[in-house]
Amino acid sequence: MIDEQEKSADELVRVGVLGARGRVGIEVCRAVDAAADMELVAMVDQGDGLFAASDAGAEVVVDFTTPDVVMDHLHWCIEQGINAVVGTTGFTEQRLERVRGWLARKPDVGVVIAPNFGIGAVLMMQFAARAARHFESVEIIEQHHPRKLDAPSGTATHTARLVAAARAEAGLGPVPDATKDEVAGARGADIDGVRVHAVRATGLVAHQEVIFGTVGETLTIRHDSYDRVSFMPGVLLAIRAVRSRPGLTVGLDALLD
Ligand SMILES: NC(=O)C1=CN([C@@H]2O[C@H](COP(=O)(O)OP(=O)(O)OC[C@H]3O[C@@H](n4cnc5c(N)ncnc54)[C@H](OP(=O)(O)O)[C@@H]3O)[C@@H](O)[C@H]2O)C=CC1
Ligand SMILES: O=C(O)C1=N[C@H](C(=O)O)C[C@H](O)C1
Repeated sequence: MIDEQEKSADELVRVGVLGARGRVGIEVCRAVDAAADMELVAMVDQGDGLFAASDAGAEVVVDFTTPDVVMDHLHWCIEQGINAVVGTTGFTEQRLERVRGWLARKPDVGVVIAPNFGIGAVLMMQFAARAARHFESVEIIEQHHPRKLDAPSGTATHTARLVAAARAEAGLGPVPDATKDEVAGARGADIDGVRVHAVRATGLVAHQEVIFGTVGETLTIRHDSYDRVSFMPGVLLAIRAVRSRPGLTVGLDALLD
């Protein structure tokens, strides 16, 4: 009996959380703590030092911090041979290339970076990519709480890139827009030719609409996260998967399939 208990303790995934006192980090700590197959071994926040995670024997580190520190964290994890699950935003194609370069020198390490861990949000992005080729017009409106540091959101940026790629593949030209006289910002940010509008208001958590238009009809695909617990099933899925996925995985799509 004692042997069995010790063996199952050995099998728990040892997880460290960076940004552990943040809005999402708190939920990650709760979710990991409640998961029967995981052990929360380190809660690291501003000023604590990353070695708290390696000293505690973390096999997977989850990062929900800020875009200005996340690259240093990832580099450190990869150098330490610790797998990483990253929700922090700010990942341009250049940043992803740098991560691939670091991972090339550590072929056993896995990193999952997802712009959104909400299962509904992942489906919203997939549905938008699928719809894109059928509509000449598309715009994205994302809505978030006012303490968010970045705009537009990582989810909206990723959606715009997916939609733009699908349009290009289908041979669609630029989105029609006759605007000649514009107050700066009125038409939103241009991400690969797709206009993205960012709303910030108290009471919101994380919401997005993708509006498609063609002659005589529109299609609106909307997703709402009303609570940060919505991200936890995706985070736990990535923690479970990352140790057996060496290299870089971007987005949850491959894990859901
Ligand atoms: N992919 C997804 O599904 C989701 C992604 N996000 C993204 O996750 C990130 C965090 O969001 P959120 O939790 O709302 O933000 P918060 O500001 O609430 O949390 C970030 C936390 O990280 C801490 N932190 C800052 N620097 C460091 C450091 N060097 N080491 C350890 N901890 C540090 C902050 O401390 P302090 O406040 O003292 O600076 C804070 O506690 C954002 O980029 C957000 O866009 C959010 C929701 C879902
Ligand atoms: O900061 C947030 O809150 C969120 N950030 C991510 C993003 O920028 O897309 C994911 C979700 O929208 C919540």
